[in-house]
Amino acid sequence: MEGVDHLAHERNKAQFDVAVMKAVWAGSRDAYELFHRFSRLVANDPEMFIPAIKAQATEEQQKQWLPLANKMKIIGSYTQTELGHGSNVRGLETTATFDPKTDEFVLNSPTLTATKWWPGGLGKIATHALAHARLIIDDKDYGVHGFLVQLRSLDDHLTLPGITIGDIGMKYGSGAYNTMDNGSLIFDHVRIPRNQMLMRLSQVTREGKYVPSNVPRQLSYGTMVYVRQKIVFDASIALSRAVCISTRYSAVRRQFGSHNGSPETQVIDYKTQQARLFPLLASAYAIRFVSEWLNSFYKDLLQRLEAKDFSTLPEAHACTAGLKSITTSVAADGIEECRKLCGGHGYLTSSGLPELSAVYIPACTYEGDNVVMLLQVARYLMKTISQLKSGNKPVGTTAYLGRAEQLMQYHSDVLRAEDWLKPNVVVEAFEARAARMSMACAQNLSKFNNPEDGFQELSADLVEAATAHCQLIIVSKFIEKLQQDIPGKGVKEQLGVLRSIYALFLLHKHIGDFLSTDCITPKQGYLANEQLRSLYSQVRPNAIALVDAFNYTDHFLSSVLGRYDGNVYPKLYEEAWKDPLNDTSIPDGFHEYVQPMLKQPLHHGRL
Ligand SMILES: CCCCCCCCCCCCCCCCCCCC(=O)SCCNC(=O)CCNC(=O)[C@H](O)C(C)(C)COP(=O)(O)OP(=O)(O)OC[C@H]1O[C@@H](n2cnc3c(N)ncnc32)[C@H](O)[C@@H]1OP(=O)(O)O
Ligand SMILES: Cc1cc2nc3c(=O)[nH]c(=O)nc-3n(C[C@H](O)[C@H](O)[C@H](O)COP(=O)(O)OP(=O)(O)OC[C@H]3O[C@@H](n4cnc5c(N)ncnc54)[C@H](O)[C@@H]3O)c2cc1C
Repeated sequence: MEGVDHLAHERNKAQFDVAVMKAVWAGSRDAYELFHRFSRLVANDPEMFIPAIKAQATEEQQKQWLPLANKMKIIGSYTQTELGHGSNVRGLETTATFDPKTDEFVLNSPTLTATKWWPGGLGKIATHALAHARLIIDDKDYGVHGFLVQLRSLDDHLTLPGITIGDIGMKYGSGAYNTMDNGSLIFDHVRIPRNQMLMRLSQVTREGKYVPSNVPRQLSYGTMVYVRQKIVFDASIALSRAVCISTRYSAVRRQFGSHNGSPETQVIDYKTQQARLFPLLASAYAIRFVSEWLNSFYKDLLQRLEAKDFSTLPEAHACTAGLKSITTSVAADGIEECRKLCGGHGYLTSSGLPELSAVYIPACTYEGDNVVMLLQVARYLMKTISQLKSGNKPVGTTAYLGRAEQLMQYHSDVLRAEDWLKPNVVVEAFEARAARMSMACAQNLSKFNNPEDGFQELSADLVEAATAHCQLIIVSKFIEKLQQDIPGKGVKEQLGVLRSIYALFLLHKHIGDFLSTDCITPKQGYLANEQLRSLYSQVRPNAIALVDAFNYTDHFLSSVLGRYDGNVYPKLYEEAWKDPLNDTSIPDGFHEYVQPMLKQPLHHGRL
């Protein structure tokens, strides 16, 4: 019935202050503010074009271009990836050749694979590209740099001479990502003034002299680092949306279990449903808190860079790359799991889940393929370990590697299931697992004469070690979050339950790592799983309140299964009747194609 809260009985079970939990979830960033930025991003991508100008342009160039971009007088596309190269930025083929006679760069796409391919906004709407091209001076290749290139007339939006642009076509499913005009671009000797090379980091003089950057060349990758840390926040939103839908529906849906006319069982009360759903609920909170930490770490990096302090740049790269990889994989897989948790109705477009999945899953690829990103983390871990011998004391997220010797002797002292509720017990186990996996890789790498050959040969193990490292970061940041002063009845206790679920679910899922590195015994692994089951029972009465705390409107969720009032069945039916197919009783084509078959005379008793 309209106006009735079919989930009121669930909301009344909450054992914590939901208003405070809403504030904890919203944290320091207004999700809706970012949503509006994101929705503008899906239509365009000022989220990259503008930061890239800020990161790579001189003050003078910023004064010229930022006002135009901020006021949407020009629409920019971050144009880096090509048909032949995406992950390997240093392999990009587009060229920008300096012509000293005219003080210009000539942009050209020398091969088909040099075609720019995928950049958002490029296909139909962007008027300008921040094009990444190989700087060529006097036949010498100085590597990939950024160039501002006008693509279309600001009068009639037609493409300019030498510019061939198109949309790359439909993408995965009918998802909303098809509202994004990811495009292709071929340059045919397009001339731009020398001052349209972004010259904050390195310069080309009027005489054609290359002035190399006096800061780490990787700062030219800064925009990718910026977006990766935002993508971690986005992962918490995408996953929490799916978890909200599937949790509310799991409380509404009843199946089996009726005795003597009693109501059937709510599927949220099945232990298998809880074992699939509650770790995702915990993961949404875990990713949110690590995204808050990562954002503050990134802001600290920016301040340091202003002061030419590059000390945390390697760690910032490793953390943004690794956490982007882990959190987008968890979110993408989690959204699909949430669809399955909703049974058949989860496959309906009106559930909101197919669309959410179709739009979200490229996050595992864009801004850095997730495996390539974890390999970057692995490089950082191996380098950190190699420097231990020279007395280098790791700090920050790799500080535990400074205690590697001690961690190699670690054995969990868990005796009872409840011992796994102690944060220090959990962190020690995760540190030991991560340290032993990385140390084992380093040990194996040392057997190779050529470190690069070794890295390639061991890359699958290195990815697993990098994953263990990133999961340790997320567990640690969840624990640190709860060391903060969090007011409100029952709020910290509930977050503590979610923190333990997150950690023990990971331990259970990766039990092979913990056993093969001899960090814990099978019995201790068994006790962790026992504790996990008990934790699910503690979350159960709070599940609806915990997803209410995401504070998403029905409009934002756009899901008949995830409605706040739980009034699912009437709305499912109502939504179905909006389908144009139901405008008529007899479907188009029936009379032409189906009826003749039905009217066919029987021959010898057979059609
Ligand atoms: C309520 C609802 C709210 C809604 C919320 C919305 C939130 C906001 C929106 C968030 C969502 C955003 C949506 C985005 C939309 C799509 C956008 C997609 C755009 C793109 O995809 S742009 C193109 C991205 N492309 C890539 O990522 C390419 C990946 N490849 C690379 O980065 C590099 O090629 C790679 C792999 C790092 C290798 O680089 P290379 O130069 O070859 O370096 P080496 O591996 O040799 O390493 C050498 C050395 O450099 C260090 N290094 C490498 N990269 C960096 C870096 N970035 N920073 C610092 N240091 C770096 C590396 O560690 C090595 O160091 P050593 O010490 O070992 O020498
Ligand atoms: C929706 C969407 C939006 C995008 N928007 C933009 C944009 O706005 N601007 C832009 O410039 N680009 C954009 N891109 C491109 C995107 O950044 C690239 O697709 C991404 O960086 C992955 O690179 P790739 O396609 O070359 O993948 P590849 O690197 O070709 O990956 C293919 C396979 O090779 C593996 N692989 C690659 N290298 C290694 C290695 N060294 N070791 C082990 N395995 C390896 C990968 O793990 C993967 O399994 C977008 C892409 C998508 C899907």
